[in-house]
Amino acid sequence: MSRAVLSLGSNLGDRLGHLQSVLDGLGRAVLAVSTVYETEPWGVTDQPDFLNAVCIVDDPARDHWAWLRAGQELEQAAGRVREVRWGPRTLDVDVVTVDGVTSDDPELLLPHPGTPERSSVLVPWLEIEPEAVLPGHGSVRSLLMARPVEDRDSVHPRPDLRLFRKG
Ligand SMILES: Nc1ncnc2c1ncn2[C@@H]1O[C@H](COP(=O)(O)OP(=O)(O)OP(=O)(O)O)[C@@H](O)[C@H]1O
Ligand SMILES: Nc1nc2c(c(=O)[nH]1)N=C(CO)CN2
Repeated sequence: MSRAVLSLGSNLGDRLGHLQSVLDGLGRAVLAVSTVYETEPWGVTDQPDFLNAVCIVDDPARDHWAWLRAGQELEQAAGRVREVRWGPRTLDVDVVTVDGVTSDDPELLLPHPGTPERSSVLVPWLEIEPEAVLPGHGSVRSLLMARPVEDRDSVHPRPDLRLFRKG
């Protein structure tokens, strides 16, 4: 069994459609999906706002590498072009954590090292898994509480935008 937490982001083109393409692509493996959040960009701040969401997936046939590959294939299908680090993209799928797996391979760092500083991941993750723990870092709730208030406040729920699980 391989349960994973995936972070989804888009700030180019049909942003909601790109997030939905992940749920369509992963089908019955998706156990839960968060509300969609409109988030102010971090890293490179001079770019359009992102839509972000988090989903929890489980598939006995997939290991951590298979989750990475699945995410990359979905990014390709959304027409993603790799240009600027932290720059605009049609779709970004990050593997946040995979149960029982840590990795220091640069191709697949687990847990994803950016997570403790990213309210755009912590807020939606906490919503769907209130007792979540980021291995090596403590509870997601405490990580979020440690973020500056202006950072937490840059993550805005968009209940008018809905994602649907298939299957
Ligand atoms: N946990 C992970 N999830 C997704 N990609 C990862 C992970 N760990 C390492 N990578 C590697 O990161 C590389 C660059 O990914 P990407 O272009 O999405 O980075 P980014 O989104 O700009 O920055 P960040 O990784 O900080 O979110 C990929 O080639 C991938 O192999
Ligand atoms: N708010 C927000 N900002 C970002 C995001 C993202 O998903 N959300 N992804 C980036 C590239 O990894 C760079 N900046």
